[in-house]
Amino acid sequence: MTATFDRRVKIAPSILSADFAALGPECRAIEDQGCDWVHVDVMDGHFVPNLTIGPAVCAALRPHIRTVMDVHLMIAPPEPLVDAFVDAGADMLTVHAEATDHLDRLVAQIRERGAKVGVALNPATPEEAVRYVLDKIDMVLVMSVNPGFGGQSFLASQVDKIARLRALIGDRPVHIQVDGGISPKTAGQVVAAGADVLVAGSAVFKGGSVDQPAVYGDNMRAIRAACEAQAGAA
Ligand SMILES: O=C(CO)[C@H](O)[C@H](O)COP(=O)(O)O
Ligand SMILES: [Fe+2]
Repeated sequence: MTATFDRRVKIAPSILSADFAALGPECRAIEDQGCDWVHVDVMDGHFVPNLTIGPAVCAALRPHIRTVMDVHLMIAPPEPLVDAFVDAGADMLTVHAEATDHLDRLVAQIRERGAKVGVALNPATPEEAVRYVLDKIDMVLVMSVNPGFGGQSFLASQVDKIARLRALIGDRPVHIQVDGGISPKTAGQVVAAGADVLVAGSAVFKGGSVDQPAVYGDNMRAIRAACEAQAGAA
């Protein structure tokens, strides 16, 4: 992480759509092709109806990630596993507001361990849920699908939420990340509304592989071009 706040659009491919048998090479491939962060989806089969990876896999991936290891925890309760994910090398650790009764305490727990803190909001959770922790966090993650799976359709209802959240954040150095259904079709509108970190799984990995990594670069360039086109049209 850089010391200064970076407001440029950043692409964080979700390795949920990568080849799980080759996660290390996949992380190196997307970084070589120009991604900004690497997004790791942790699902517990309880908070969300899917089961993915844990701290041991994050620790194994750490040497393969030179940029930001961005860990999205979809687990309840998150508190008992915070230390394990920080020890595994998470630079940004994002917890769901819906997964805890004590968000302020959880934010402090993560910060005390030295990681950056993100708070995620499910599609039905209003932006007000983060109002009283905005001075203590580094990022708000707006879920633009119901969490649990890659490849779902973008929920357009979240665009207004992003704009309201940007107004609520004001001049604080807090990123807005959007996760779910981001593609060249949807990226421009979320950036125009105020998002600066775009998570994209299927839209980055589709058609490529570790043997054909240039496709990942093409897919990311298409997302960036859509954002620039929207900015130029505004
Ligand atoms: O957190 C997630 C799902 O809960 C994933 O990050 C997200 O779904 C990315 O996948 P896609 O871009 O294919 O929608
Ligand atoms: Fe995610």
